[in-house]
Amino acid sequence: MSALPMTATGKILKRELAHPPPARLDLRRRNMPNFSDFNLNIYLNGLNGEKPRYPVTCGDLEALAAEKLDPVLYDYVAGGAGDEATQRGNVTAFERWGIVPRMFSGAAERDLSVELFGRRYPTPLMMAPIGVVGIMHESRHGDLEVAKAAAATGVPMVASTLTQDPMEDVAVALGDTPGFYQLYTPNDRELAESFVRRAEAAGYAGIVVTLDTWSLGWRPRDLRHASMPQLQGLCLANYFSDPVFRSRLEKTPEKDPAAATFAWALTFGNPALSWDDLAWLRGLTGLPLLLKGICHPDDVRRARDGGVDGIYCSNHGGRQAASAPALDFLPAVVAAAEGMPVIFDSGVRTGVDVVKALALGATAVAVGRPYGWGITLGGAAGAEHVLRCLLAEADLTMGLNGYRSIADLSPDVLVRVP
Ligand SMILES: Cc1cc2nc3c(=O)[nH]c(=O)nc-3n(C[C@H](O)[C@H](O)[C@H](O)COP(=O)(O)O)c2cc1C
Ligand SMILES: O=C(O)C(=O)c1ccccc1
Repeated sequence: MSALPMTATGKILKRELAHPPPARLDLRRRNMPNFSDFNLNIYLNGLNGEKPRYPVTCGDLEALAAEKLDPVLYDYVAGGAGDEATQRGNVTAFERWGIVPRMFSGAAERDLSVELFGRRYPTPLMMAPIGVVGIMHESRHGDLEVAKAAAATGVPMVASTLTQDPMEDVAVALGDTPGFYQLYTPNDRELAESFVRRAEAAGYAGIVVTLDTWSLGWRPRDLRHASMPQLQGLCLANYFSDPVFRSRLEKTPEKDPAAATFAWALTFGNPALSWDDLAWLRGLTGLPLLLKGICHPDDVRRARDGGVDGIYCSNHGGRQAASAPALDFLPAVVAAAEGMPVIFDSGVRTGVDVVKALALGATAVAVGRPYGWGITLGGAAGAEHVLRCLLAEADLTMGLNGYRSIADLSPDVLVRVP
């Protein structure tokens, strides 16, 4: 690109440009792995007086979403367990690692694709299950918006058990991008079996069983508001549409939604679940089975011995039990997994965080709240923007530091920052 004239203050004035602004670049001309033109496009569009449609940092996204959301729902999403030290620690844990730059690496082309359960994905990102994302968009079909963002980017969605639209409709909106179905194991085994059968029939690529949420954590913000969205009958479409769930009710959910919601509250969690139940869960499906909420290497080994296909290392974004930052558990989890895929989430806010989690051994990295803010601000387009920002920053971080592919990353490319 030719040099642009600068003013004394460093600002480029449009009338001084040597050439008219070039036509808008097409971000997709090399398909999704072409992330790094994203910032260049923002600068080029700026020449035409255009600003990015949505904020480019998670902090700004959250602040803007907070203005748009009902304050009680905002608190539900933003908040966490106890004094929220765990969720703050999840984010700051990334600052205790630094990436070691390498020069003259010929990193012009980067490959951020990953392989997971026999499929290649264009990026190492995933969208973590968010049980209320359905109501975070004004349409009240936020789950379908997430699925559309997945379809547009190739970034898989992990669809929660707690969606506003039934899992079958979410699966259709995913298009060609594989989705994963997240199971909250109810205390009614036949209902759990029905959910898994439906997920298989709908074409999901794997089942993620979340183990850390058989009851809600101690969440002061929600307690202050005395509010839990699901008790208002929200995000229960998978239950209300399920033949087994419906067979347990005297009146249909359409006729008596309050009774159906109460039935949900009674069946939602199963505090008695133990490793003895893993054989049953494993036997439910031939799809890849992942356990979410695993942070201890012994639990990884038990999971592996029980025949699971992947580990999802997470502390639920600090919303459930108080714990150490999830990132601190990742190296030992990866070591114990002995090559089994490990998905990581909790506290990922930047593309740099994505690279650090990959260097610590994650196979793929999931993001939670940030894409939810994107859904609030712009539906599928908003979530797509968030994903593209994360990917552009991850790609640039790898390239500028001299790492060409995820295979180049390892704990050796990181240093501990005191
Ligand atoms: C509002 C909200 C709802 C969530 N609902 C679910 C859920 O239904 N199932 C689940 O396994 N995890 C759920 N999670 C946890 C996320 O999947 C993920 O572990 C967490 O958000 C990651 O942390 P982050 O938000 O810091 O990225 C939820 C998280 C949030 C913020
Ligand atoms: O809010 C959550 O994080 C969540 O996963 C959940 C679990 C049970 C009921 C409602 C939400």
